[in-house]
Order: sequence, then C-alpha cells, then structure tokens
Amino acid sequence: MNRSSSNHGLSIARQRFFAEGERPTGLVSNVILESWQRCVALGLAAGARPELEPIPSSALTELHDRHEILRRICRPELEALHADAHDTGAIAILTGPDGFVLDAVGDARFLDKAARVALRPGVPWSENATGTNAIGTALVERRPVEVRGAEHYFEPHRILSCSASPIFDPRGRLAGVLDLSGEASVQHVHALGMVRLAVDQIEHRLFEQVCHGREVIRCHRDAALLGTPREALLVFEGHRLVAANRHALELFGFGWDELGRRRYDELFAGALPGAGRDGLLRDHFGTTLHARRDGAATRIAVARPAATPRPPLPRAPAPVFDAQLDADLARAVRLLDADIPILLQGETGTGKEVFARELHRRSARAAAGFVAVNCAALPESLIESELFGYAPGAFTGARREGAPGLLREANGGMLFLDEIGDMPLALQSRLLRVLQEREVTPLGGGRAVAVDFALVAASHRDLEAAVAAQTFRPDLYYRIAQATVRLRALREREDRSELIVRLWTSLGAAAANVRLDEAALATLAAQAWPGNFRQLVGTLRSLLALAEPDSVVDVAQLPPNLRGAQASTPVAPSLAGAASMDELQRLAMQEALAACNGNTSAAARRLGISRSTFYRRLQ
Ligand SMILES: Nc1ncnc2c1ncn2[C@@H]1O[C@H](COP(=O)(O)OP(=O)(O)OP(=O)(O)O)[C@@H](O)[C@H]1O
Repeated sequence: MNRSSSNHGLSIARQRFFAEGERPTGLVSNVILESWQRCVALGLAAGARPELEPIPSSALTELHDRHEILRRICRPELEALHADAHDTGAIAILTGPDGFVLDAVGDARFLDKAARVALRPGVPWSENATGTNAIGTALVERRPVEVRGAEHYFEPHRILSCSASPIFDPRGRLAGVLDLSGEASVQHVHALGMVRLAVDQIEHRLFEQVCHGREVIRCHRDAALLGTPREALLVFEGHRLVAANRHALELFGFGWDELGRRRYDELFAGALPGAGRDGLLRDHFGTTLHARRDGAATRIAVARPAATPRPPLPRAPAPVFDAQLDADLARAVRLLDADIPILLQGETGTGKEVFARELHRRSARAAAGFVAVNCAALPESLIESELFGYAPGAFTGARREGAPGLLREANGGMLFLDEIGDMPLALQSRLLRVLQEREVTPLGGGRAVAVDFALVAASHRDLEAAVAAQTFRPDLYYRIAQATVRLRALREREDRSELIVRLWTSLGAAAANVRLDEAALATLAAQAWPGNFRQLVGTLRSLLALAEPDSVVDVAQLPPNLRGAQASTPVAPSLAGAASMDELQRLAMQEALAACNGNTSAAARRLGISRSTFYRRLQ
C-alpha cells in the first residue's frame, strides 16, 4: 500500500471509529485499534489538545538520578540512533518504565517541533496520559510498536511517526523504552528495525552490568555469535533459572514468567563447560548449542582499573522473597486471578508495595497496568476526584475535558490502594459501591463507566481494630479482606543474616567486590530494624556508598547507633571523637545517608553541599 492510500484508509478508519463508533477492522492494525479502545475506555477525548506539562525541573533531576544507570547504558545507542537517522531529521528518545521522557537527542529543528507536542524530557508518554503512541503502546504491549501519523490517538500528534521498543532487564521487568520519532511526512523505512537492534545492544549491556560477578551461561547455535548481543544469556541460582535475556527466551520458547520456575535440567541435557571455557551443550530438543560459561570467580578476580568511575548504586535492590513470602505470593496470585481482592497488612517498610508489584508481575494481568494510589499521601480534598474522576467543568480548577480518575486508569490491570486505613469514611462508602457495582460515576455527573481491575489494598494499621474503633467501615473491610497476607516485621524473621547477604549482593556489592565481615554481618543481623526493609536497605546502601572497592566492611564502619555496646551513643560524641577531618566528614556523610535512607540528593541537601560535591567526596 502506498502512503497516500494508507493515509486515506486511516482517515476512513478514524471517521468510522471516532464519529460512528464502529470497529474499522482491516483499515488499521489490531494493535492500534485496541489501543484506541483503551483510550476511549479511559475517557480521553481524541479531538482535544492533551495537557502535557513537563514535571518541574527538580522532579526531572530526581527522575534522572533514579534512572542514572539506564541513561548511562543507553547513551551510546541514543547517539548512534540519532546519527543513523540524521538524514530523516528524527530524534532518539529514552523513557523510564513509566513512559516519562528522560532524554531526547536529535535535530534541533525537529526537537523544537516535537517540544510543541510535548515530546520532551519530563513529560509522560504513557498511553494513559498521551493516548495511542509508540512509547505508551509499546509499554502496554510489552513489544516493539510503530505508530504513524493519524494512528496517534490525539489529533495534534498526527505530525509524528514513531517507532519504539521496550527495554527489559534480566528479570523481565520493564526498564524503559527506546524510541525514534520523526515527521510523519517523511518516510522512516527502517526505523523500527534500528530501534530493535539498539535495544538488543542495550539489553546485552544491562545484563552484563546487572549480572556482573554472577555465573553467566552464554549460548548460540552459531559459534561466531557467542559474545555478541545476539547470544542467549542465562543465570541459574542453584538449579533454577533466575535471569535471562530475550534471545534466551526465544531459544527455549517461553516467557519471562517462567523465570524462577525452570530448572537447568529442563533446558539442557548434559553438564556445563568448565568455568571460563567454551564448549558444546545440548538443549532439551537435542539441538547442539555453542556455550560459554563465565565463572563468577574469574569475573570477580578481574581487577577494576583505578580510574573507572564508580557505577551509581541501584536505588532499590531486586526484591528478595524467602520461602514463606514465595508461598504467600503463589497463593495470592491464585486468589487474585480468581478475582478475589487481597489485603496486605504489615508495619511500615515491610515491603507491602514491593509485594503488590510482584503479585502484579506474576498475575494474569501482568501485561496491563499497575496503578498505585497512596490514600494517606493524597489530600482529602483531592482524593475523591483523583480516584473517581470528574466530568467536564465539575468544579473550579478542574480540567476542561474532565479526568477519568485512577480507578478507570486501572481498568484491565491492577489497582493498589496503599494505606487504605487512612481513607476518609465518606470515601470508603463510595469505594465500596464501586467494588460492588463494578462501575464508576465521575464527580459532577456523567454516565457510569464499567471498570474491571484486580484489587490489592494495604495498610500498616490493624484494620480489624480500626473497624472495632469505628474508623473503618466493616462492610468495606469484609469486602477487601477476603484474603489477607501479613508481612512480617524484620525483627520477627530468623533469616536476617541470609536476607542481608542477598540484599547486599543485589545492591552491587559483588560488582564492587565489597564484603561484609562476619562480625559486621552479625551486628547488622542482631538489630531490630523498626523501619524494616526501608531502614535496612538505606543502611546497606550507605555502607556500600562509603566503602572502597575491593574492601571489607567491618564493625567500625557501621553507623554508631548500630555498633553493639555503643548502640545508644548519640551522634555528636562519635563525631567529636573522630580522628581526622576526613573521618569527621565520613561520619557526617554516613549519618546523613542513613537518615535519608541512602538517598544521596537528600543527604547532600541535609549537609548543605551540592550533590556533585557529595559524590566527589564519596570517591
Ligand atoms: N522483599 C523485598 N526485597 C527487597 N527490598 C525490599 C523488599 N520489600 C521492601 N523492600 C525495600 O524497602 C522499601 C520499602 O518497601 P515498600 O514501600 O514496599 O514498603 P511498605 O510496606 O509499602 O511501606 P509503607 O507502609 O511505609 O508504605 C522499598 O523501597 C524496597 O527498597
């Protein structure tokens, strides 16, 4: 089909879909059609100009900080994509896993034009915010997507032609999206292919970085492709497959959800080649594969050049679940898939949100969205409109075209209502009605819209006690508490040493070759950790940030409040007793990092120095 006839077909498709409410099958691909339908269900008005304001610059800096590793890994491909597409004037874009644009590299003229439709850093290009578009739709579909001209949901975006591919980490979690966008009037013939190749490179590099120090098995049918981004990469823990890249999934023919389930002997027949060696392996179909095994020991032994800049610490470790949590997760997934809501109870920091996200990842609704609402963080005056949405002109200050609300945004996916115990009583009744009737009526009138989402609610309050105290409605309680999971406080767990070792490794300690000595580990494991995971992870991040590469952390390096007999020693005397300016500085930074849960920006602000100075002093 040439372009003018395909444009004509698209105009007819739009007319039929938007004006006549028909399904224009055959005129537009199913991916686009399904996306349009999702946008309609969200209440987005295709003819309107979407209000897409970038987040404030301080929030963008924070976003950049959070995705520093991803940005660094993707930079070469962003530059290369832009260079390859230079003739077409297209721009290369990187977004985070939520669709927020992190970087845009390209031709100044088109950058300018793109900025007019808000295709610039700090603006969300998720489908919920921006309608059908390559970035948002690739995030929903979890696969590469092309969206050209009038296939975009919103009229003003017709000027764009975009090709995007999601980027997955070795555990199958979305890390971000790479996109190439240009003018719809220019042909971008190989755009999607270029983006896919670039993502291949990125995922390969991400895998190397995340799994550095682990024993990685590389294989391919063709020996010449071993060591290239086309090779399959696999990591086993014991006998279980815990990480893989897309090529491995393709080779063995299963999806990310099989990670953690498949065993070595289900994939391969015969033993691995020796560590650090090449050899032959047979897969379970009997096909011969060329394989290479990177021994963990060999990799760790490679000395880090002194001048190598330290990679930033991951903000959060990969979730760690013990056997009990794994069993809770498996049970909760079955219940959730049978449409039974789950209530998570546990003290602050016990990982309720982490648990809920993992539930989503393992559930039948994993491909659809995860919408998290913190009922305690939303001001009471806003919570109603945020949750239930509002009709056009419902109240002063409302957006002209109204808003669908978070309950409708969760349609098809999972709604996570955090701190539900803090929801005002009047709203509890409204929420109950939605859960019973499975439809939402926006504030200020309008017709009720059907919603279908899996519900996970959480609270650190004892909701049963709140019902007895009449601060929580019993009928809502019985509705949401059909299946309850109690997340244990860390002080109740006997496996704290093992947990600390796993978190320590996951935070990058193996990559930097920083060890905790036995006494330090025992001291950390003996703590009660009233802030639970949040406090423990914050402390481990601080220790790692301050440790030299290839070193051992001992008890003397632990924050004073954690050091056995000195546990109750106030901060000031320990600072006063420090030996040198360097030691003083080190202690002050350590205290600040611990107080800010390992957030370096916040710790730098606390000390009144810039973030770059803080980093420099950490080197
Ligand atoms: N199972 C886990 N494995 C690794 N890290 C975890 C785990 N659970 C929680 N964490 C860490 O602890 C932090 C707090 O977790 P999360 O926000 O899920 O706790 P919460 O119980 O929802 O807290 P709150 O009640 O205060 O909202 C997370 O940022 C994460 O880094």
